[in-house]
Amino acid sequence: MSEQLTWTPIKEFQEILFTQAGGIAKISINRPQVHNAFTPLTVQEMIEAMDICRNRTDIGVIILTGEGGKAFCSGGDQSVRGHGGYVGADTVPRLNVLDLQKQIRSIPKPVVAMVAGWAIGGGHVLHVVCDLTVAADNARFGQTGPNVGSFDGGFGASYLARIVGQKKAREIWFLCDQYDAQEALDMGLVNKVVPLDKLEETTVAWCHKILQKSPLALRMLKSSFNAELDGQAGIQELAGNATLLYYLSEEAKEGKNAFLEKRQPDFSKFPKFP
Ligand SMILES: CC(C)(COP(=O)(O)OP(=O)(O)OC[C@H]1O[C@@H](n2cnc3c(N)ncnc32)[C@H](O)[C@@H]1OP(=O)(O)O)[C@@H](O)C(=O)NCCC(=O)NCCSC(=O)CCC(=O)c1ccccc1C(=O)O
Repeated sequence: MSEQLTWTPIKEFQEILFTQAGGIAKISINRPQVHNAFTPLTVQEMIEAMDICRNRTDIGVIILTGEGGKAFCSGGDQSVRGHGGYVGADTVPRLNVLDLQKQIRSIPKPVVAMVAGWAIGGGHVLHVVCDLTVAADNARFGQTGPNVGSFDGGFGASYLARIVGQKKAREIWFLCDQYDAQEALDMGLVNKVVPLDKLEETTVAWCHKILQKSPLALRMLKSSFNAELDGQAGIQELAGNATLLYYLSEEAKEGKNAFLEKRQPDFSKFPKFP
């Protein structure tokens, strides 16, 4: 059965497409003329779309991709790079892609990078921070920072090293070489490689599998994977999910109800599990 879907717009933006098919949302950078390089506006729009995905209870999984089939994303748009960051219409220089990276990491729903063509520079980091990456056979991966006067010492370095190992991560950054899809698969940088004409079909099939799973289990797992790496922020995320689960219990509701009913809570009926 073909998994090609009809995508319905969720909201109109200037530099991204934001669509939905059932429980899957798709955020697609729509600047193919520059291999989907991002400006502050592109990033701001992706942040808003991610936020909508977080708040919509009918959305269970998010695909991040780029339009055109030739690039996922080529990183920050060097033509708008100014003194201290990337400059948008308000003339303020920004590095707001770092906020987007944190958001992709902490949104309590799986984010799947669907990569055709270039995933380079800050665009490469975007796929790195996604939970899963499905790549087309024309995908090419790499960092360019030391060539163009930039670097990402956050997730772009440390999380990359967790994925491919310290030696390989240092090679990727120090040499700025490019790696094809098979090489990326071999180093564990992507989950699967498929022919370009099967990319969306395969990604959607993976998303449908994910949608059949328990959303709370997926949420707990994502924050558990993050907690091991993200220090206090990771623990906060995992603990927040524990609080969510606790709020769902009768035991927690007894505490709230007793307060509202101006009585002492009776926790005696709740078991002290071994
Ligand atoms: C991706 C390429 C290797 C593809 O090469 P090729 O197929 O030959 O295509 P081109 O002819 O080069 O490109 C076609 C067209 O697109 C334009 N373009 C491509 N990439 C960009 C870009 N990033 N910015 C602006 N324009 C771009 C290119 O100029 C062509 O236009 P024409 O008008 O047709 O000439 C190759 O294109 C390439 O190497 N691109 C640049 C990749 C790159 O260096 N990206 C930036 C890396 S730095 C970064 O992403 C910063 C990330 C970030 O924001 C950040 C993160 C953490 C901390 C700090 C920061 C920070 O903000 O600095």
